[in-house]
Amino acid sequence: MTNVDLKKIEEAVKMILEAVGEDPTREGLLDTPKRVSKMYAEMFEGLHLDPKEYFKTVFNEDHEELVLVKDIPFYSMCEHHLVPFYGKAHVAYIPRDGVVTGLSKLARAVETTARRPQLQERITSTIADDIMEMLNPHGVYVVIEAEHMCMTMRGIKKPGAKTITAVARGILETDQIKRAEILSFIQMK
Ligand SMILES: Nc1nc2c(ncn2[C@@H]2O[C@H](COP(=O)(O)OP(=O)(O)OP(=O)(O)O)[C@@H](O)[C@H]2O)c(=O)[nH]1
Ligand SMILES: [Zn+2]
Repeated sequence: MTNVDLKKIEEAVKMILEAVGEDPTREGLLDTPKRVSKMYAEMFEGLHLDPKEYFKTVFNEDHEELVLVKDIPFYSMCEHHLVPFYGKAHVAYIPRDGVVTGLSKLARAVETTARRPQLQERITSTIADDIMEMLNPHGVYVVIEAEHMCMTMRGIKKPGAKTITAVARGILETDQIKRAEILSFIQMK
């Protein structure tokens, strides 16, 4: 959080409150700019972290078969409206040459990548590309399902509408049978 200008966020929040017709000096709002600045520092901390770093934790294990961590919850902020979108990420890869990473590192990469002003597509492809670059696996398949508050509480107002994005890399780009198997595991309760 060292690179975040908390004072600037506080000033900006005060200005927004004034601009919408609120009184930022009334008791209930006095600490709001400070709270929001700390919240933004947390929600955007991924801007100051490199998710690729997590994949430097690797183990040598002779497993050139599927690894899937599914139902990883995440919260992100739509870069168009700065309102949340949230859902679940499913991350699958097929290791090569005995290079496997810690399971929690897949979830950490999802969290860090999500904690930026984002597009769902970009979160999906960033995770897939980072795994390809760092672990050099046979293939990667990342699937994300999310609900966007900018489509729920404003604008088109369609609560319940879900967006699915999927990115395949390596052999999973062409191996439809393997992709179908991964999707069936994702759907399993
Ligand atoms: N592709 C993509 N679009 C997104 C994402 N999050 C929000 N959007 C869309 O970004 C678009 C921005 O469209 P604009 O027309 O510039 O903004 P707007 O007038 O507020 O759009 P409406 O939401 O249709 O009212 C909207 O269609 C949003 O639904 C995302 O993760 N990926
Ligand atoms: Zn939006």
